[in-house]
Amino acid sequence: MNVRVPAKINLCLGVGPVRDDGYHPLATVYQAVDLHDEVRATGRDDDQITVSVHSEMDVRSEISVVPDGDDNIAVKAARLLRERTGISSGVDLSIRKVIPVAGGMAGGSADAAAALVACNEVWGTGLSRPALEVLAAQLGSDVPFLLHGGNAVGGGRGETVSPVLARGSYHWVFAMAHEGLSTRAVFAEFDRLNTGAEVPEPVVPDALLAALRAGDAEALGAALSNDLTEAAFSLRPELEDTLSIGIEAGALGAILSGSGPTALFLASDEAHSLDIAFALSSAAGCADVVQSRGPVPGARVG
Ligand SMILES: C[C@@](CO)(OP(=O)(O)O)[C@H](O)COP(=O)(O)OP(=O)(O)OC[C@H]1O[C@@H](n2ccc(N)nc2=O)[C@H](O)[C@@H]1O
Ligand SMILES: Nc1ncnc2c1ncn2[C@@H]1O[C@H](COP(=O)(O)OP(=O)(O)O)[C@@H](O)[C@H]1O
Repeated sequence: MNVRVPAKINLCLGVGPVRDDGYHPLATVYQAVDLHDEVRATGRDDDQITVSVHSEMDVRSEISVVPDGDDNIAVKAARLLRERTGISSGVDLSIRKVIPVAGGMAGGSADAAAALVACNEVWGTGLSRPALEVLAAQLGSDVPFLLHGGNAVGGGRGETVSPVLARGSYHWVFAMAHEGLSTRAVFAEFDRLNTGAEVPEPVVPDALLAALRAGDAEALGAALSNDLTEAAFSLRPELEDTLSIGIEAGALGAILSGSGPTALFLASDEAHSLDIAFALSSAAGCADVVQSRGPVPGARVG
């Protein structure tokens, strides 16, 4: 059973004051993009759950290592499904990793969403999508969106997902960094930088929703926003140069994806996206440049 699952970007990421449970309230618009991991699940005769990871990515630091044991979030997803359905079957999971690790594109969350869908099929546990979404929220803030796909507003700590009226297909360029960034560390830096300040409750900007409703790429580019930018720049100053290079190359908008360090650039069409990709390819902080489209569906068998 093979499941393809997309990466996500945040078209806006509003971050509120830290909650008592350590999480931050978010007001975000997710978009699933055409950059996919694949998770293959093969049933076993015993109750073992194993995982193997296949990737051609450069691993430069601990944060970019994908665990190949119980710490892998796909394994956690399989265990959670088994626990909640009371079955005792095992499975071999094989992950083909394309989404950058610790890149702010929810690669781990994507694998967790895919593992839920794949194991639900292989084990015949028959959980509905809404039931899988409940499990997804326990695995991570952005796992429910990876089941959903398309465009969606994210609330709560990111786990509540509601559809958004949207038109159009967008051309994106992603600049991948040499080393990943820890989501937890970026939120901690956000808190440090806001010590003593009154952080307002986050909202999704009306201009962004209007741009999506109209399918207006230029207006969308102007409305992109990310409250974690300053915190990510503070931990990785060179990211500011990467964004500037894309803006100078004429991008309609440029922001970091989630907690970074992947940078996103919106282009008006294929040729424009090639120009931006070319300009970024020689940037010192840029390990890889990828052209992509969004929105695309969430985790699907196939
Ligand atoms: C920031 C976002 C934006 O979409 O994306 P990434 O940059 O990770 O891709 C997500 O909210 C990340 O979601 P996810 O990666 O599932 O995070 P989780 O496992 O739930 O949380 C990891 C850690 O991030 C911090 N965290 C996460 C979400 C949130 N709303 N507030 C937080 O403070 C907490 O310190 C938490 O321990
Ligand atoms: N299947 C997985 N794929 C990627 N990372 C994983 C996976 N399982 C666990 N991890 C751990 O989760 C961390 C965050 O990964 P990821 O979801 O790629 O980043 P982000 O939260 O920035 O989108 C990584 O540092 C890695 O150690």
